[in-house]
Amino acid sequence: MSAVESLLTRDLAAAQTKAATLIEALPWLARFHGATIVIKYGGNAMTSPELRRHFAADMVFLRYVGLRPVVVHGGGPQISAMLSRLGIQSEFRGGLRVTTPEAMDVVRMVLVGQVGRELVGLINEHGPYAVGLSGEDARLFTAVRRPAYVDGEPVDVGQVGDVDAVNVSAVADLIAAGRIPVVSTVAPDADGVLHNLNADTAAAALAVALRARKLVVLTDVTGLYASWPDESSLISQIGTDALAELLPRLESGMVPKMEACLRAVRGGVPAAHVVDGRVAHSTLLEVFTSEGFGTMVVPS
Ligand SMILES: Nc1ncnc2c1ncn2[C@@H]1O[C@H](COP(=O)(O)OP(=O)(O)O)[C@@H](O)[C@H]1O
Ligand SMILES: CC(=O)N[C@@H](CCC(=O)OP(=O)(O)O)C(=O)O
Repeated sequence: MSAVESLLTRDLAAAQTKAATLIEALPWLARFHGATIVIKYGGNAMTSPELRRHFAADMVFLRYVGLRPVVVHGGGPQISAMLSRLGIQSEFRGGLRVTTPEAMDVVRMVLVGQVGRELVGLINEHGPYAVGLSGEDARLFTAVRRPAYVDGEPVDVGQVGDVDAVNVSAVADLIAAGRIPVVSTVAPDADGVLHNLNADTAAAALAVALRARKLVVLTDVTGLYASWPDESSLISQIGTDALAELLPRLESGMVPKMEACLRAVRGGVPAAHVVDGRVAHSTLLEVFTSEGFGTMVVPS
């Protein structure tokens, strides 16, 4: 074979690999066409500007191929960094931030004004798609104050809320208009007092209210480990009953996340996935490939 022929053969092989990758997505494209998918982008997964750009491109890709992505973002590390710049210490109990009125101002400023705005900007580099909103907009979320649980005992953590009610109308309007809603998780309670919602919790409540087909939670680990940090204990699939049994044995950071997956699936979302957001294009890999990726929570 001449040098030119061998080059052409190599090019053809590379092109066929690309085509095979595209065609592998076909059954998933068919299955999820028109489906609403809630993607929770955790602050710990936003490790580099490049990864954030990949994430934004993935959201636009999902929209172009006929899915309806809804982004709920976190920003725990970003809030802690701003609090520390302001000389305020961060304290977590049972995986939830102790939120004083002073810290609440910072939580809102960082989530709505910084992290949310940046994601909206990155998505909109591809076109006029993303619209940011918080739980305050059009009464998206009504919060109810909740304690944290430490060793099974309730502990007051200040202005921290659970989601008491979801009014999906604004998000539904945006989806219907072909937009990509980007949700920041602060919300007023029934008296108008602003609360800090854990972003996993809020994403689950929104996924249930939207009757989403999937909740994808992007974090900074490969998935859920039965006995953290033992690498060999990664769980690829778990039913809701088994997860409910495992929950009391999990460490604090993972508790709100796995509670959220449980809540979503028990609330009717067919599957919740915890995937490694440090891997470029992790959302696309989860939605469009046949390989198991991360941990999938399904009904028991
Ligand atoms: N059983 C477990 N499986 C996986 N990760 C765990 C587990 N227990 C604790 N973790 C910790 O939870 C972290 C993810 O939670 P969190 O820091 O709240 O992330 P995010 O910002 O994505 O919400 C992981 O980086 C890991 O250190
Ligand atoms: C009550 C509570 O803990 N709220 C979180 C909200 C942000 C969040 O959940 O961010 P991640 O998804 O990056 O962890 C906080 O203040 O850190």
